[in-house]
Amino acid sequence: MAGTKTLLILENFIGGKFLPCNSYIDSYDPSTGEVYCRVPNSGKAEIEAAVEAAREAFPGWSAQSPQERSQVLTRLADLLEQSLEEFAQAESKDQGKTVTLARTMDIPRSVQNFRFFASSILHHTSECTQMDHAGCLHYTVRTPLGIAGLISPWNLPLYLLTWKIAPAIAAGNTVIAKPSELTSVTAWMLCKLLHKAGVPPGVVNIVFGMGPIVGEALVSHPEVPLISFTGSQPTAERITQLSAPYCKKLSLELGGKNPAIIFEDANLEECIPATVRSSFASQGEICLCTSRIFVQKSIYSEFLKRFVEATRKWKVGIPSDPSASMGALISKAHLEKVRSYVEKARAEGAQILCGEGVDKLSLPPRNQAGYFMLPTVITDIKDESCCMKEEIFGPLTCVVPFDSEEEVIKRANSVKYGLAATVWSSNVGRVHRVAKKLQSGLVWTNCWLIRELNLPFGGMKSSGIGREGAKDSYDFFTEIKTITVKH
Ligand SMILES: NC(=O)C1=CN([C@@H]2O[C@H](COP(=O)(O)OP(=O)(O)OC[C@H]3O[C@@H](n4cnc5c(N)ncnc54)[C@H](O)[C@@H]3O)[C@@H](O)[C@H]2O)C=CC1
Ligand SMILES: N/C(=C\C=C\C(=O)O)C(=O)O
Repeated sequence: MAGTKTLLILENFIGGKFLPCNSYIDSYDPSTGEVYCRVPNSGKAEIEAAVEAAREAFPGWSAQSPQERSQVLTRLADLLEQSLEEFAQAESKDQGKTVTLARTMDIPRSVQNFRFFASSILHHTSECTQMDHAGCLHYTVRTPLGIAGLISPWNLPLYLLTWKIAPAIAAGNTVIAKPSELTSVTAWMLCKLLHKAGVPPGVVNIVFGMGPIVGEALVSHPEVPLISFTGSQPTAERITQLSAPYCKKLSLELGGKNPAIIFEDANLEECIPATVRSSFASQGEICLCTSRIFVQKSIYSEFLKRFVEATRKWKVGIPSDPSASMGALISKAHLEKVRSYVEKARAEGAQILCGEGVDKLSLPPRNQAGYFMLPTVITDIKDESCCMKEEIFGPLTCVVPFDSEEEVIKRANSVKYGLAATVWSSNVGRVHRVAKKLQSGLVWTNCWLIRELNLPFGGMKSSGIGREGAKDSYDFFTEIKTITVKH
């Protein structure tokens, strides 16, 4: 507990009301290591209450026209946008990322999520075919499933939560959302906007708490027919097991071990800053971050020198510092996990070129107990090393040389993940050829993290099941039916 300091106390939001809980979890400010907030430690009873509220709200909400629901989502986007700065400050304090990033990426994208699905829900069409010889007309209709269970992680708290809530309610479902217990504040703040935006009570219910307790209660509830989850693979496995007896519809958005492939004809002026950003943005805690950089041998030394120089300029600072490029990691446990990978690499004989254990971190005294780490570049490391195979989810990236196109594709594809790859080359033919052969749900060429929300987002192999985006989210959050009319 934080002594005499006033703690922020969150409440569950069920049936349009804020409700206290019997038990609470401490939540830490990653930049100081101090408890600053208490999050409801909900369980089965809270899920039962949320299911009841969501069940009651469903007939009315699903009967509204897409136009009516679209207007509500647009109002919510406007209200969130009006409070952008307040949300950005809160997200940064709760998550540890810089306020600059929260202000320019997390919250604007959360606004965009509501605005985007408010628009896209108006543009879906259904299929129709005729069978003249049989005198039949066949067509499809899509209907919402009922109560959607949404489970989101701590790395992009409001960004990923709204990426689920917006399409789910736009399609006419009611929802029960469970944000990460580590980053619940902006979800709680969002609840305060719902009534004003015209979201009827029970349409959006937010229940806070621990994954293995309240998360499992949500996943196991027989009246929740679909679960959209973003997080780790072990949790996805557990959710799959719990859902199996009910044949629930699942969307699983998991991790990555994303390669950047840099050919000798790449424009290094653009590639180097973009690859520093793709490795270390948001402390490397984005599932799309680069963690394996393959550089063609002829430019390897030059790339490495310039990449390390650019990384050293990437300032780690307190989240409110406008000159900081990186803030604090999410938790002490996560910081220790990421650091342990640097130690493993060192023990294997790899070279740590900058960052952890090499350079000195300078922070104001109050923040010394925060979960900070310098961006770290590792080289002379084997493809078989755990640093080159496992998702680390922190500011640590490995740089290795390659000879040929064929070789690098094989090496890039040699991990269990397949989420996001980046290819840098000025040869258009090569860019298309390599992109097609990479086992990756997303490939960015000569850029990183430019998102087109209309198109499918998601991973191959252990990076997940399902895709999200305009049509894909609509398909996921609705059930299709074929109707045949004999005339
Ligand atoms: N999209 C991604 O790729 C993400 C990957 N991760 C990876 O996962 C690692 C661990 O992070 P965690 O926060 O522990 O991820 P996690 O998978 O445990 O947590 C994600 C969400 O699932 C919930 N959850 C946990 N256990 C659950 C269960 N048994 N049933 C239902 N819900 C459950 C959590 O409370 C949270 O809301 C990270 O270091 C990173 O490697 C984490 C966040 C996002
Ligand atoms: N799922 C994640 C990122 C998604 C980004 C996007 O939709 O633009 C993640 O980091 O977990």
